[in-house]
Amino acid sequence: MCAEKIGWDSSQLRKYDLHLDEIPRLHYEDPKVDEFMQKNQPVLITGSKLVKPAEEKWTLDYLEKNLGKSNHTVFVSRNHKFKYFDEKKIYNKNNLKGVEFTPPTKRVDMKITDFMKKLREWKRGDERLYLQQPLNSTVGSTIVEDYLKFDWHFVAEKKNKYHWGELTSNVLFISMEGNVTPCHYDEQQNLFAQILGYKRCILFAPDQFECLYPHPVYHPHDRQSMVDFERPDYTKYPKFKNLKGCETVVGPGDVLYIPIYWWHHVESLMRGGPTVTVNFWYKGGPTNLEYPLQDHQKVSIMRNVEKMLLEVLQDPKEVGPLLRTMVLGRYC
Ligand SMILES: C[C@@H](CC(=O)O)C(=O)C(=O)O
Ligand SMILES: [Zn+2]
Repeated sequence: MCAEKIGWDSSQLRKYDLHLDEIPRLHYEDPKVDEFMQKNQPVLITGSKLVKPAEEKWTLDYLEKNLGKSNHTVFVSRNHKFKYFDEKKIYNKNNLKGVEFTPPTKRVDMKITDFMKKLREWKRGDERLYLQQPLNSTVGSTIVEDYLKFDWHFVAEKKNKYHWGELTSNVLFISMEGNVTPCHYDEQQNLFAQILGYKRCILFAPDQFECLYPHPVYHPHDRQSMVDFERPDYTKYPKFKNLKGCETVVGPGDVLYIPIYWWHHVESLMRGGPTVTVNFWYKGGPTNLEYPLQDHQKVSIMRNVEKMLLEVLQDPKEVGPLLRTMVLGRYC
């Protein structure tokens, strides 16, 4: 389709050396949507009313006027990347000496008016901002009214059909154009509802784990890939060149199902203006161990092995040598 029809063009996408298929785009009434979700596979769902009230009203001015006077969580970055980090793991005294780590972004509390002012006055070279605020009691009553009018029947039907756990949060994301959330996985099911602007979402199945080299579990960047997609180090991360994934660009009204443990890299299109998203994070459901195990279950097992070894060895530098002794020449 031509650019004006789809609202963006390929010059707005960052360039990576990746082989990517297209994520299927299906109308929410199409029964094939459930075939993908049943198999924990991503699918882009179009035409749903999931966040219709927000799609119709949540312009930046409306959000500034109605998001409320409380402080909101905003990440600040010196560049366009917003690589998540877990503060709790930086100063984890329980079983590890404090991990030497300089956060790549700052987490600050900011009023929505200050955030929007900085967005309006931003110029090249300034720090970038990314508001990431759970929709909770801090937001104004008008936003709550809109939120209550989301199509909760749609999400309840999915939650029950696929035996997801409880809804843990709905996070509101207000991003500057060009911001990137680097490749990571979450241990939650995610319905990613796009409200304003366009975001490119690149996804990789859990079985791509060995091509994406996640940080160790104890690291503040746990669950995040160590590979810099813009300048991949093929010497350190040789399997990155075998990586296989899929992608789509979500626009207003689109809902992307990001299955639990699926890797995702998300970027707000360059020169596309600010973007607004609300996600729906659900705990994973009960895991019935059927054999052969699914790839995401093996990721969960590897995480537990790492945690156990760290617990008992105490020193992260001892985990690698022990695993090598146990595996090399015996299991491979
Ligand atoms: C933050 C978000 C990605 C983005 O929208 O930048 C994400 O990773 C998720 O919803 O799980
Ligand atoms: Zn995520």
